[in-house]
Amino acid sequence: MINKPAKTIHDEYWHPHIDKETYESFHYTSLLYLSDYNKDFEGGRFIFMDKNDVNTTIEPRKGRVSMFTSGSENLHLVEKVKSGTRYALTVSFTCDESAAISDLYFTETLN
Ligand SMILES: O=C(O)CCC(=O)C(=O)O
Ligand SMILES: [Fe+2]
Repeated sequence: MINKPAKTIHDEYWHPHIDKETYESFHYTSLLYLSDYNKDFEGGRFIFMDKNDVNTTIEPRKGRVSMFTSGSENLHLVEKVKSGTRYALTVSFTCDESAAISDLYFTETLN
């Protein structure tokens, strides 16, 4: 794993964004957290920017999974990490067959 400075606006995770605008094929975004907020790192909470100005905050914790639709209904940002190292694994799901990764098992078994 590498730690490099952000090159594009999309690498700058602390801006409010919509995943589907960044990655067109995304329909569902899931996140698996691999480190603990306030133990392994400071800052780095995930924040949904709710329309009524009441934000919803997720504190990353090892093994915690978050899943949400990737459209404008789920505008979000991640606070800048102030110290330590934060690990999160993004797993996306698509309903677009042309963007899907082929699954050899299903391809061979069902066809
Ligand atoms: O690491 C996270 O909690 C979310 C990152 C994110 O919003 C993204 O990669 O689009
Ligand atoms: Fe995102």
